[in-house]
Amino acid sequence: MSEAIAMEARELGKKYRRGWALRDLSFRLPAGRVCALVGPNGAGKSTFLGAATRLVRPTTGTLELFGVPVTDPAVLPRFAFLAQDKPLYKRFTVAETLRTGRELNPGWDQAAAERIVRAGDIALDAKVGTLSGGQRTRVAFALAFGKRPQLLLLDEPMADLDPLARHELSGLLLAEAAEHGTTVLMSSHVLADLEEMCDFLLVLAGGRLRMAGDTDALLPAHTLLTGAAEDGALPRELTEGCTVVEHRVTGRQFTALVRSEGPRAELPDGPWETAVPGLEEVLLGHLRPSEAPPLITAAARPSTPLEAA
Ligand SMILES: Nc1ncnc2c1ncn2[C@@H]1O[C@H](COP(=O)(O)OP(=O)(O)OP(=O)(O)O)[C@@H](O)[C@H]1O
Repeated sequence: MSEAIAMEARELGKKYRRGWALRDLSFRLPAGRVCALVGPNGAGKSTFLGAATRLVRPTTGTLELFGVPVTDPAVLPRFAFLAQDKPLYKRFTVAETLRTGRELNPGWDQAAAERIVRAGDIALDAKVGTLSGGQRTRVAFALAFGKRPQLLLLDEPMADLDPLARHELSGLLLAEAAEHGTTVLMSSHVLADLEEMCDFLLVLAGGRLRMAGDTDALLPAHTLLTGAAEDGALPRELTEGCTVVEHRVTGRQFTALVRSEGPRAELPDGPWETAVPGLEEVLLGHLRPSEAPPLITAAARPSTPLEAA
């Protein structure tokens, strides 16, 4: 049986008056993954989340959630979106906030929503406006999970949390997602969060997809090399033998993040040292401007029209 697909974009693009914010985005996200959406400021992350939540109308292409086009209102019960500013009514109590969730969502799970709130020692009769930032985030999580979405979209969910609240809420998020098989897509600039939580990566830069796939398929495709530079440049055997994602020359030394088309063993031999890069090194390499073609693993490639038929 083929794997269920939570999200599939084909040539998705968004053009504003000043130019393209998103361009030719084509990928698929298999269901059940916890996916990081990563990119420098202005990369198009919010625009993409807007397209996925029907707040931004794409200029080109299509986007489907669980096979339903986002243009179809039938997609609405399938996802929940937690915006970065976690908009909640400050004058409502926590109980009233959850009641709004119950009244607006047919599949509402009151027990789960209350459990999430109570685990943070938040009184149900407390006014939302009196809660701390971390407590408000917890209530927003309760609202999002109470909906029992198949896909949870989060825009910088941990941005305003202290390390303890961050740790607690990421644990909660992973536990709830695992228990219900929820697919999660979260944007974040905090690499430590991504390393701990995510098993799938979508990397955007300049509105284009730079990398997509399972973390444990993407990382082993890369190698970090250090060696002697030749006249201030990378050795030619290297540039000819593999794809250089990013490199730097400092004095007579170079460091380069490279990928070969196959496993690490297929790298050209040479007078350089190799090391296995971590997530941070691979991400930074792809966030900086690069001539290297995007890396989209097989699991992240959209189906061809023939397969889709
Ligand atoms: N409503 C809008 N009108 C015009 N241009 C916009 C609009 N929203 C975003 N843009 C532009 O689109 C590009 C992508 O912006 P977007 O907010 O999607 O990036 P981002 O990756 O979310 O950035 P950040 O990490 O800073 O939040 C930017 O150049 C931005 O100026």
